Amino acid sequence: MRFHGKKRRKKVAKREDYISWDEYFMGVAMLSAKRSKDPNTQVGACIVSQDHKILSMGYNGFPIGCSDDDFSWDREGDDNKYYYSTHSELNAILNYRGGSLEGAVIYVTLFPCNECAKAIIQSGIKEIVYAEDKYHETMSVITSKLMLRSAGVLMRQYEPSGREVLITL
Ligand SMILES: O=c1[nH]c(=O)n([C@H]2C[C@H](O)[C@@H](COP(=O)(O)O)O2)cc1CO
Ligand SMILES: [Zn+2]
Repeated sequence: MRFHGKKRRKKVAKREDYISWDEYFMGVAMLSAKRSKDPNTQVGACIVSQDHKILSMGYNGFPIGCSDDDFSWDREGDDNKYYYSTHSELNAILNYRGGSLEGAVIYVTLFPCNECAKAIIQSGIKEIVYAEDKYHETMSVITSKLMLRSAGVLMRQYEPSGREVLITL
């Protein structure tokens, strides 16, 4: 091959074991989930543009100003976490301050509930890539899927590659 008229020497070959886009974005969602203080379920989300740029991230937690030390992570009773926690998907949508999410993709470690589905649809996100779907039998997820399908949002389950990435923090 020629380069500026001169014969070009052979290039160094690229690395072959780099992570895929899916692994990268689901990996970021999984890392975000590690910030969650929910003792039962930690969820992470990563919103990506159509040209593979990360736009926003989120995890499930209490709203700004509502301390994890004051509000309850209980699952039952009058004072339970379901009143207080903001879901990872909604946090990721609200954390985005750059304008429109039209046409974006959301990677999320757990299938979105019906409330998050509404926010996803209304924000213009067009595809969901999810890892777990452990609440698939609940009305929250059944109605979520009904709305997402009706709105034309693509849903695709992440296929775990089994690749392990060691990060020493
Ligand atoms: O889409 C979701 N996104 C999300 O962030 N969550 C959060 C809310 C709660 O903090 C936690 C679920 O708790 P639990 O599994 O104990 O019901 O996960 C829950 C869902 C439900 O699918
Ligand atoms: Zn939700």
